[in-house]
Amino acid sequence: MAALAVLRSSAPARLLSGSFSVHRGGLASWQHYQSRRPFSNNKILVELNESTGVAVMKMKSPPVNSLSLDFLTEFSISLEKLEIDRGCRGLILTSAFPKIFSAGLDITEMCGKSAEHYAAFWKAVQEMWLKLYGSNMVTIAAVNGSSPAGGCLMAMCCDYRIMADNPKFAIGLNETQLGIVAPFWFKDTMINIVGNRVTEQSLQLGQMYSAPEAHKIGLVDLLVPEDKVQSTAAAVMTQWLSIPDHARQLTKSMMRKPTIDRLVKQQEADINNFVSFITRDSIQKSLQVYLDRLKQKK
Ligand SMILES: CCCCCCCCCCC/C=C/C(=O)SCCNC(=O)CCNC(=O)[C@H](O)C(C)(C)COP(=O)(O)OP(=O)(O)OC[C@H]1O[C@@H](n2cnc3c(N)ncnc32)[C@H](O)[C@@H]1OP(=O)(O)O
Repeated sequence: MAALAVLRSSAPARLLSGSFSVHRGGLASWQHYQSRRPFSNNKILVELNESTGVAVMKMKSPPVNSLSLDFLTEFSISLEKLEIDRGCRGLILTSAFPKIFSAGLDITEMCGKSAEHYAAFWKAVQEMWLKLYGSNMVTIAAVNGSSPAGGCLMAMCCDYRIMADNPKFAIGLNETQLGIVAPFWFKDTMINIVGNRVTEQSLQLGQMYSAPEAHKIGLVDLLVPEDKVQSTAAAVMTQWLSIPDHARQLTKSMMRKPTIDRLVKQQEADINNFVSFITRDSIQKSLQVYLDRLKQKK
């Protein structure tokens, strides 16, 4: 959080526009942030409304917005651009696809790859979490579909979660169902929202909650009809933006800094831990079985 606060206060918006090709139009128009990265297929669509200072970030990586290394890299770059843009005060995170917010970490990134690949992948997951959980912007997740594991983590990083009121949509940290373990910072993020007891049970069982259940335990803040998710997110954003930025940001930092610092202090160790865990034969087997089942379910 502190790092982001420094970025925000030291980088003028003019520099951002020059460096990253941000094109500004009239007051009522939407801005499109174009990524210059050669490997980017534009898995993330960002639209910043200059008049409201609110950006909508739509995840658009078919078929299910799984969080691949490329996706995570593009996500973090897009987020950083918004973070240092003084014209942007709020972010609505949502999916371009109906029914799926995000399928979580891309399982194929954790299967049959080299230790170097796993380390780079895990670093990208950490960076996504550090940037989103530590954002100075008001962040609202407009959860318009299912959101297991890493997808749930993304939503939990936001300040407020609005979910489509459809019992078929599910959200939760289901890692144990894959035979893997949610790391301590996933766990801490959940504890900060629903408390220790609910988190312990959820994590042990790898529990996925339907939208109404998630609302009941406080994992999501508001349920609205599917076609009202975006408009409600915009309305809630207006309320949050009525609070002076400096006071809200300091309060957010006060609440989240201890959780963030815990990972920052042991980022390398956490990567090593992940690599040695994921390269175990038994874990590779579990993930492969899970992936095969996913592919066979049709
Ligand atoms: C001692 C402690 C040490 C700790 C060290 C750390 C340990 C590791 C921690 C790792 C943390 C992991 C976090 C994760 O996020 S793991 C991913 C969990 N995600 C899931 O379980 C979701 C699985 N997917 C689904 O449930 C459904 O696909 C979904 C509900 C999202 C959508 O259903 P739908 O019916 O619409 O679509 P399909 O199931 O047909 O899927 C379409 C294709 O997409 C593929 N797919 C789906 N999800 C993933 C994924 N997460 N990764 C990769 N690919 C995915 C699916 O196989 C289909 O592919 P095909 O079209 O080729 O068949």
